[in-house]
Amino acid sequence: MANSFLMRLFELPTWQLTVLLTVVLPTAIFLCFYFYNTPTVLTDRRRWHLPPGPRGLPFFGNFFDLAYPETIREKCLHWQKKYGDVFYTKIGGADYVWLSSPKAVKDLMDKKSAIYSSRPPVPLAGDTVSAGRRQLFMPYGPRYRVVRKISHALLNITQSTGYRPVQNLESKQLLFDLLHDPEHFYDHNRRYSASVIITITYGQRISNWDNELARSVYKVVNNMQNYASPGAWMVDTFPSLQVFPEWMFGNWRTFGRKCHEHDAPIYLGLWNSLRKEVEDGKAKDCFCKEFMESDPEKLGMDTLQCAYQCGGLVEAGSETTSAALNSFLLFAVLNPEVVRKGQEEVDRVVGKDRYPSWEDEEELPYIRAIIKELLRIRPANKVGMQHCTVEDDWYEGMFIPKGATVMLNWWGIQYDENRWSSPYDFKPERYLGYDLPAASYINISDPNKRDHVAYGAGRRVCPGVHVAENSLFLNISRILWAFDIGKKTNAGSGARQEPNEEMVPGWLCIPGPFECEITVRDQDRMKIIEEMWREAEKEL
Ligand code: HEM
Repeated sequence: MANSFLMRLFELPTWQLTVLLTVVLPTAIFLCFYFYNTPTVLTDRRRWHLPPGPRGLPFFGNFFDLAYPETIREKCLHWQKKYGDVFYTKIGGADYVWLSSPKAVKDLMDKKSAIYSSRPPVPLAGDTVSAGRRQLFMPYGPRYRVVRKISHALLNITQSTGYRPVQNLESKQLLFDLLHDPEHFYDHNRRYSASVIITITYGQRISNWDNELARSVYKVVNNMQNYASPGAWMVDTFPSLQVFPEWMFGNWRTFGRKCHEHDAPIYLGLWNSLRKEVEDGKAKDCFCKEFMESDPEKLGMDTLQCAYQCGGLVEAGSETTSAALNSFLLFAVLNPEVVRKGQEEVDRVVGKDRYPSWEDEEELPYIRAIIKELLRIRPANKVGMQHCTVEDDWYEGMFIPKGATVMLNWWGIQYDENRWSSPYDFKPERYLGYDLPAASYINISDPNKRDHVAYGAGRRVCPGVHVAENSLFLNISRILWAFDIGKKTNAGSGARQEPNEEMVPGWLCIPGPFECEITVRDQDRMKIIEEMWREAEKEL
């Protein structure tokens, strides 16, 4: 029978056969594939109760709305206004539920963290680029719990207090570098951030930005810019597509392997050279040495996993911190009033004869407010944070399916006009009275009292929050104590130049290159900076 069908098929006129093979057959395969992989109201009636949201295109859903990271935040704000605090979009076959109020985040990501703490499957970002070893993309499960425990052991509040001398030292170099080479402020902030986290993990200082290791770590993060955003790669949006030949979807596997081949040797190189130093008895005391000696194999971790565990912490702690410090300088240039008020506070509390230190933090509410405002106006990425459900759930009459990507929509939450007046303006004053550290607001019982959600939520919340906040406080208070920050003066015309406010294209919120003028406030402060760095250098 099959034979006679095939014979009849080949008896068709050529044009009919061509249409059949090039149009009808692929369309039929695509439809079968789509309906097999994508639940609809026909297969699951609970889907009538999905949260409200914009109608997307057939098959693609809202893919084209969300494929470009630069415009997602405006779209999300618009949809939040139109559809409310919990809304739904679809990208290809994947469900996306956007949590756009602190209450929804508390109710779901915090209170139901057992269900809401996974990550969506990402064949490119997670399986190929990261070989399934990167904590940030790991689905929730036994392996994730092991790596999370290790990062917590490194970064918990008690351990983080112990890293203050490292931050203090690096901050002194930062001031010295800004004093003598203010034009390269962008790289000085990057050096500071990389040096702190590489010292903590591997016991290696980065004394100069012209350092291969630091640059390669930043290159790893820059690669991430090109693949981590939802919609960036079709296969991460619609993971079942991985069964098709990769050329149909931008040669994603080849691209992913290239990224892995770039990243893995850096992390393995760090890990293996530490192993050699440990064997030779020459390794400095550091977290990774302790971790290596604790016999991670018994936790089921192979060498690549160990290397990614430590390297992943380095990457997570570098660009996030330096982007925040560089954003601070950008907003300082744009808001001279903020600089003036910050300097006034630091001068009143600290005076001009010494530089700020940890002990001053409680007395510097305006500086603390600047940090919160910075993370409100520029959270870590342009999209929001992706969690994923591991069970079906219901929330206020709405159905949230298992496997849905649940977005912490920080643009919606932190730019909500009902809560933050003039949300596009940089106004630290709005945070006066928010006296707790960000880590304490993460656990606050009344969600509407939370300062911001820039460190994430639930069991995935940023484990580096204490280290990050310590870095931001120390450096921002010291920079304001030491320097005036203003627009660059054009050498020819003498006119003040507006700084570039654009962000680097891609997933993360990294300020693009911009110019500013950083000048020491007076000779006395200059002497103090010189002196403190001379003293610090003796300790090295
Ligand atoms: C201003 C600086 C920082 C910001 C704004 C920030 C923000 C975030 C956010 C939003 C997440 C995802 C949370 C979620 O999924 O709900 C995250 C994850 C993470 N952060 Fe940070 N972070 C910063 C600095 C750091 C530092 C300094 C470290 C380490 C020293 C670090 C280590 C990590 C790690 C390991 C993860 C992955 C957590 C997981 O998936 O289990 N971060 N961070």
